[in-house]
Amino acid sequence: MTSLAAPTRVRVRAPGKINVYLSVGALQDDGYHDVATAYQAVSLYEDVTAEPADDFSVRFTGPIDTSAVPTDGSNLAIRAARLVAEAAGHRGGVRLTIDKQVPVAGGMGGGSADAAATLLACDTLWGTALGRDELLRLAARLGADVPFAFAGGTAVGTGRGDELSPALAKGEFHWVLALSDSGLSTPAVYRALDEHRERYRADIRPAPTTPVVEANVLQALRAGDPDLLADCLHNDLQAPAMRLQPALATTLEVGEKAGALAGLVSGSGPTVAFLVADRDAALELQVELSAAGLVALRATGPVHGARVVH
Ligand SMILES: C[C@](O)(CO)[C@H](O)COP(=O)(O)OP(=O)(O)OC[C@H]1O[C@@H](n2ccc(N)nc2=O)[C@H](O)[C@@H]1O
Ligand SMILES: Nc1ncnc2c1ncn2[C@@H]1O[C@H](COP(=O)(O)OP(=O)(O)OP(=O)(O)O)[C@@H](O)[C@H]1O
Repeated sequence: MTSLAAPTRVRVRAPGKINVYLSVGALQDDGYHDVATAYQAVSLYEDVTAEPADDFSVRFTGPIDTSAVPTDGSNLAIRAARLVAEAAGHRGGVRLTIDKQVPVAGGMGGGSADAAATLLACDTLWGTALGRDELLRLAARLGADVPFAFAGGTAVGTGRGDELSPALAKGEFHWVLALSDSGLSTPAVYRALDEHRERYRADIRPAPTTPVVEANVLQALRAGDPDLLADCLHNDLQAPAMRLQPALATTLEVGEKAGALAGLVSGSGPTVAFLVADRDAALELQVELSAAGLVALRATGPVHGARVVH
């Protein structure tokens, strides 16, 4: 016999991401930059558990230090839960528990994954059945990266990064991620890029009028070929992130000398993502980076987006 009783707890998993290509255009009137990015969801996950409650609360579990993350109404997961309640006319709150694997303020979209997972968890817990399109619309209201954390896989993001079109990808890419002791603020990194472009106007490439993801990036993803992808990894935020955290230059050098096909700063940084040929190469690089005193994790991509975990 099937039970129609509402669930008493729902667990949803959503992934972190790497921007394998990020071109940043001009600052718009709304304070956002026009971008074109190729996202890849990777196997570092946020697991969000939602349970019925009278009000809205969030707590974190797991090994990652979350002391700098707010747990009040400004937390992205609480904002996501409130949006679902408002959109669906649901009364009552939710108790959220987030098991965190994605580094905080690391440029890998951890907060965005929390928000994406919470949208689906609350929709499922409350039986509000808002549907994928509506949840994606709510996701875009929460942040530029949130729709991709919801969708997962491989996709091109334009506009703020929230207008997604799926990209074909074959096989599995292997990454080693070098973490940093301190985070970087996303708006500060975008600001540093603008300041640099303004100051060195005569010497550097100006902001593209219409940013695009280059065809060779899409081709490398479609071919599932790490050598091809290594040749075209690019991130316009890498230089400003490195100016704000000069030690990133050493991290990139150590990884590339230790055999990575290529390395790049992920999103607004400071996590550095190294692309390697296969699982064995990933293990070897992880050992080498650890020996050099860096904290290194392995991940593969692409992986699925937000999903209920049974
Ligand atoms: C760096 C990336 O992670 C690359 O995917 C994203 O562009 C940032 O995405 P996010 O963290 O979800 O960003 P949001 O929370 O929406 O925005 C935070 C701040 O980042 C800056 N921002 C973000 C996205 C964008 N296209 N242009 C921007 O200038 C803005 O100052 C904005 O106020
Ligand atoms: N649920 C949340 N998890 C993590 N950070 C959150 C959350 N809610 C709010 N924040 C705040 O958002 C900021 C960005 O955190 P996050 O870990 O998402 O950074 P990020 O991975 O660099 O983001 P992105 O790559 O999307 O720019 C932090 O300063 C943090 O305090």
